[in-house]
Amino acid sequence: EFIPAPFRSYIYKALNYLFAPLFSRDLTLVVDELSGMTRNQVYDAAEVYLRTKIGPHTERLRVSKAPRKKNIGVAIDKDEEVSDTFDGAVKLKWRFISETKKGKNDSTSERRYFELTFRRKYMDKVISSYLPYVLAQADAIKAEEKAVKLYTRHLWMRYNDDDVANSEWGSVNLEHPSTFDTMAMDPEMKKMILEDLERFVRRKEFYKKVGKAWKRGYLLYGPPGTGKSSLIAAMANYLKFDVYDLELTSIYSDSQLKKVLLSTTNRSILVIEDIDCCRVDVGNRDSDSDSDLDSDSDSDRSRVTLSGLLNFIDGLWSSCGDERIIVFTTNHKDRLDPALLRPGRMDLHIHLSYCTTAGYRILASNYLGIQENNRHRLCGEIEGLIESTEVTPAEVAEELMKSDDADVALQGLVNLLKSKKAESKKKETSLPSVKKQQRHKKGIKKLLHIRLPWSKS
Ligand SMILES: Nc1ncnc2c1ncn2[C@@H]1O[C@H](COP(=O)(O)OP(=O)(O)OP(=O)(O)O)[C@@H](O)[C@H]1O
Ligand SMILES: [Mg+2]
Repeated sequence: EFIPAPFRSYIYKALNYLFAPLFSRDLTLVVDELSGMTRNQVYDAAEVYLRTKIGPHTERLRVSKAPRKKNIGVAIDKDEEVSDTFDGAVKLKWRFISETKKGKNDSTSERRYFELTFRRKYMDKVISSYLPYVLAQADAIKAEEKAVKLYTRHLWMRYNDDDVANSEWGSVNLEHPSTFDTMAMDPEMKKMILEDLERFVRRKEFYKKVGKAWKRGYLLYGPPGTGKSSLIAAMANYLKFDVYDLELTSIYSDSQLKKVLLSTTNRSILVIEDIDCCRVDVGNRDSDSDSDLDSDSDSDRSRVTLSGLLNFIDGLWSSCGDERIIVFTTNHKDRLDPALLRPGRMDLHIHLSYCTTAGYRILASNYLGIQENNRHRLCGEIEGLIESTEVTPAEVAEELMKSDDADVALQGLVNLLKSKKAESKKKETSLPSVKKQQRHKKGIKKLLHIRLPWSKS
């Protein structure tokens, strides 16, 4: 206020002159992959955007193609440059840089960033028009590509099918074919879930207005093989949200958990499978000793972890998360900490259960093309049996897959249902055998029919 305006601008110019390197009329912006602990959206956008800008002068490219993606992915390699022009006059150069640092005990950390260089005088234009343009372009490109990703994390190894390297999560494309159309479940429930999801994504302003974090929590429960993991994949495919599969057993401290959570992106689904037994060592989970899960000290520990985890996530997301969905799955709702079931904790409890007639019809249509107007002679019998037997959609699907010939497949299903019925008559009291249950116990990763390099045998 004390200095007249022309003077101010003079001083500014003088300072500028003194401090700007004499020869450089250029300015370089550094776009780091991470900003603090969260991902830098400008970086992510640049990565996507630059794929469309690779020109004749680029000498090294990274190429990749994921199994079900149509396109071959191309990205610039370390130290490569890409040029761009904006608004006719502004010439820009992007350079991708990746530096590896050796840390303590053999850990390596990598810093990845872009350098964006242009004439100094365009500074304002670049910041206020060009970068927003890059962000918007990237969004449009991503929407076009529509490959949903599955992120899994592991401490020491990283695996990327793709150009996007992420320091906390390894990613593969989520290639699970499950959609709401292929889900065998009660049509009413399906509709309800779809509407809930729709409402959720529509309600940005609402969440803002009431001052709540824009997130939604689902608890999926039911016996193994009833479609919990499939439903998650269906949700992801429907919303085009990425999936983060959080294995609590691989997390050893709060600060690490925080880091891991902060490195997830918006518009994503955070999945914690089998929360009733997530404290059990992963390696042992497939053993048959399912019966004595709850030794006191252990269940205490898991309780603290889960409730604490929820509070933690709530806090975190209310400050830096948008369009987040969190999904817990369990086979045993009764074993959960009541604190988790309290109203307001999980927005929706979804019970996935044994196959019903409606479910069977969907499966028969998907697997054998059987519709209402070309019913098979065995359908009547099967529907009768299904209503009176506890058979999971997974078991039904397995039978239907055994042959292309509807006669053979459906006869197989009849046999299965009959033997199940006889079995359950024999031992009225017994639960479905543990062995059978365990067969499906691999969570969403198994659904992908892939083996991640770090997954235990
Ligand atoms: N409701 C369903 N609709 C269609 N297919 C299903 C359904 N439930 C199960 N399946 C089939 O069975 C397979 C296993 O199901 P899924 O892994 O989704 O079960 P889950 O409930 O997650 O089991 P778990 O509790 O063992 O994790 C799926 O790949 C799918 O082919
Ligand atoms: Mg599952």
